[in-house]
Amino acid sequence: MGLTGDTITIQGGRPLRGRIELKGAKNLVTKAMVAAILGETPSILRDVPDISDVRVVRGLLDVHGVKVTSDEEGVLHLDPSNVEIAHMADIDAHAGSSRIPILFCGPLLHRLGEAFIPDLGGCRIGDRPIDFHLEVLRQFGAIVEKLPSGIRMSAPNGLKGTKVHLPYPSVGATEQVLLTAVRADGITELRGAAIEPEIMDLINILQKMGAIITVDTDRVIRIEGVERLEGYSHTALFDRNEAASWAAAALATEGDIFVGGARQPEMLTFLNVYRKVGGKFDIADDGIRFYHPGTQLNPVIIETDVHPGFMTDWQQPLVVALTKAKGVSIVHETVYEQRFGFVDALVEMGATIQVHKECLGGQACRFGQRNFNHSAVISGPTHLRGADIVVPDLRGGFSHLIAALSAEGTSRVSNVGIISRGYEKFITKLDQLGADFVLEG
Ligand SMILES: CC(=O)N[C@H]1[C@@H](OP(=O)(O)OP(=O)(O)OC[C@H]2O[C@@H](n3ccc(=O)[nH]c3=O)[C@H](O)[C@@H]2O)O[C@H](CO)[C@@H](O)[C@@H]1O
Ligand SMILES: C=C(OP(=O)(O)O)C(=O)O
Repeated sequence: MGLTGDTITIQGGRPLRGRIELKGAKNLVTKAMVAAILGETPSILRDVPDISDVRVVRGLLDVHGVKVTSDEEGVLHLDPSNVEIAHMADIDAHAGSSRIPILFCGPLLHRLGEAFIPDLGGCRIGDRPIDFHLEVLRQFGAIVEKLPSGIRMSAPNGLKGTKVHLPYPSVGATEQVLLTAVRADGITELRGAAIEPEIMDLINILQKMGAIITVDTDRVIRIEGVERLEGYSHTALFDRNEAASWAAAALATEGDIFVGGARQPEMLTFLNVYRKVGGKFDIADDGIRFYHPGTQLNPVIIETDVHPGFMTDWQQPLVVALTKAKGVSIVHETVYEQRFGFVDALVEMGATIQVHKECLGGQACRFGQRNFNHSAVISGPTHLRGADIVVPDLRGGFSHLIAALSAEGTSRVSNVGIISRGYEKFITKLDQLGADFVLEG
């Protein structure tokens, strides 16, 4: 969306009611766009959301010689025929807020023999190192040079299949392996892989392109490198993180939202927790209806985890609903070490939330005893009051929006532009759902 103003004034207290439609997942679409570099022929991607992360990747592809066109809403044509002759000037200007540039490495090394990656963006919810990515690329045979302005890579002897064991099932590092191994010489065996639905959909795309990828049990993925890949034609998996966000919004505002395009299989874990909180849902062929039960919500204990666990990106919006539940809820964040910055604003609005350095849960966690506020205790029910809030990150921003929508009185929420990284036309959707707000600027 084109947000002219970056601030929205919200009059809270109106339940969100109505229907919205999802498009493809931010966490798949951007990677699918990168995969198009690997094809010898053009690709077509459908259900592409109009979000800023997609625009950033489009800009990067343009710099690398991939011609991206769209003659129909939500459909991208990606033509990589000119990648070999592309230059890399101005790449920094296009890096924007996204973390995707690091995933260009494998495809560019295959096509050009070198790659330059600017500093990465993405939400500041932890340190977010890229050590697994660099180590994996070195294992394939890349030479990695760190420069003040970014990272330069080359592969003078090509890339060769390898055995990789990730220390943690990182989504990005798993995608790095996939996007590199499909055209590497020989077989790659990846252990400790992430298996999020968006990764499975990326595998679907790569298979359409001609790749040979086997997904085994116990987080093992085997890839047989091939010499040539073609373009793909694909409809992206729906955005389950956006679906979970609107589901949380329905609970927090005592509303009723039909999320068109949401599907049960990718949301099983979320739906179980939603039901435990007391949220109601009806699963239909074309989406899921999420609604408040009309009675008191229940507290829950959640530990975020890699798939098939409770996704970290669902946590922030759900915490707002938990401020309305009767009793004590606990959220142990085990994926990112600093994902509770957003609760300060909720506390200012009247929520009772304490964050702790201890692991409040049985899940093995990398952050215990390391001075990170990564567990939250939410006591409710509390009534939120309107406040002036500055949005810190994507999901934290959405949670601030729904806190303001559920609060008594007026809130002024600024820096909302960041929300358009991952939520297509969210202002239009808020309007469709009957929210009472004014956009400044
Ligand atoms: C664009 C995209 O798809 N973003 C998603 C992706 O982010 P992203 O791919 O960046 O997340 P990862 O799964 O890689 O990160 C998980 C954990 O591994 C750590 N790590 C990761 C890489 C590395 O080289 N070294 C390292 O230590 C991270 O700091 C983090 O603590 O998966 C996350 C976890 O499901 C989601 O929250 C993000 O929405
Ligand atoms: C953390 C997120 O995204 P990114 O990895 O793109 O910063 C998110 O989508 O919540």
